[in-house]
Amino acid sequence: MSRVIRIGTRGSKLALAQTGTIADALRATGAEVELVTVTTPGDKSSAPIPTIGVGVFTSALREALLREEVDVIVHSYKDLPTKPEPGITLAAVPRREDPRDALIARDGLTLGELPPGSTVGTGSPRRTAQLRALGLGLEIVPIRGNIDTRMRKVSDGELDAVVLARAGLARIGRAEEITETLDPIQMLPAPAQGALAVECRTGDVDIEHLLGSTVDDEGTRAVATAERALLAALEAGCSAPVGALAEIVEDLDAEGRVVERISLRGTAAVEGDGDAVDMVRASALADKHEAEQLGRTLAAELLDLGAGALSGPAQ
Ligand SMILES: NCc1[nH]cc(CCC(=O)O)c1CC(=O)O
Repeated sequence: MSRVIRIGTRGSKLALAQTGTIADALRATGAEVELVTVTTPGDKSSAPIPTIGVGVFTSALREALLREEVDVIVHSYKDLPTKPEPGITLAAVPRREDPRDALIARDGLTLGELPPGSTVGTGSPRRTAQLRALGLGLEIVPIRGNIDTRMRKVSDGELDAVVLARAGLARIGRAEEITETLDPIQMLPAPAQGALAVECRTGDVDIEHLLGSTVDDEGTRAVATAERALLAALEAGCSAPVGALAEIVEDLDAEGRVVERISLRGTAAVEGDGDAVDMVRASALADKHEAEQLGRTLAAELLDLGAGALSGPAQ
């Protein structure tokens, strides 16, 4: 392609690392690529994410794309609202990083080794609810800020631990400071955590085909679709207390042939519980091509088990 491809990115270390992987993949095809930094309201505000709303990190990038200031935008997939945006196409979902959450605790401690009363920092209602549901007597402290700011609260002795996505730490080169990678049995990640969403303008077919043929990963798209269908069916936004993890697993069909299926686990806070101490959990398996339906089915099962349908503005 002869035109220069302008990729819009937020200016954070994490965003630049994420965008950098896409820029490198495009440059490897011989394309000429330019990075354009876009500041979002989410970068300027220090208010808790649930109060400033879903989309704080993504809307400004989408506006720059629609205004044709950039041609490609890269998001953390888990930060994208579930509602599709007119005029914007999800052109690629690159191969996902490790989707699990990670604990960074003082003195190399694991979750089970933190004594009751220990302080754990997180701004995520999903992580808060799951940590509380473990019944370890941990004191959850709401925090915000970029990954470095959060990690500093542990090294400064202000908090005993923080919980962050493994993928983000890996992308900025700090994964070796993780003291425990949390098992999804204890802590289900946010839907699509560890995955990126690469968008372009609808109808910009050159860019769409280029992204589709260079950075798209079919398996990641399928698992992220299942997880986000579950989220959408619960009417929840990116920081609501909903966790989901889908994985491609090998199974045998009726004739004994090996087939790939999607296994999906989900969790949601029980309705009416203001502090979200109680979480319901469920799992299901479906054909690889029924990702969307699988997410909806599992959401219905969670609702039957008492999960609160999260209405109103997504948070
Ligand atoms: N909401 C913040 C956010 N959005 C994306 C990531 C990095 C992990 C990812 O790409 O899923 C993070 C940080 C975190 O949750 O620790």
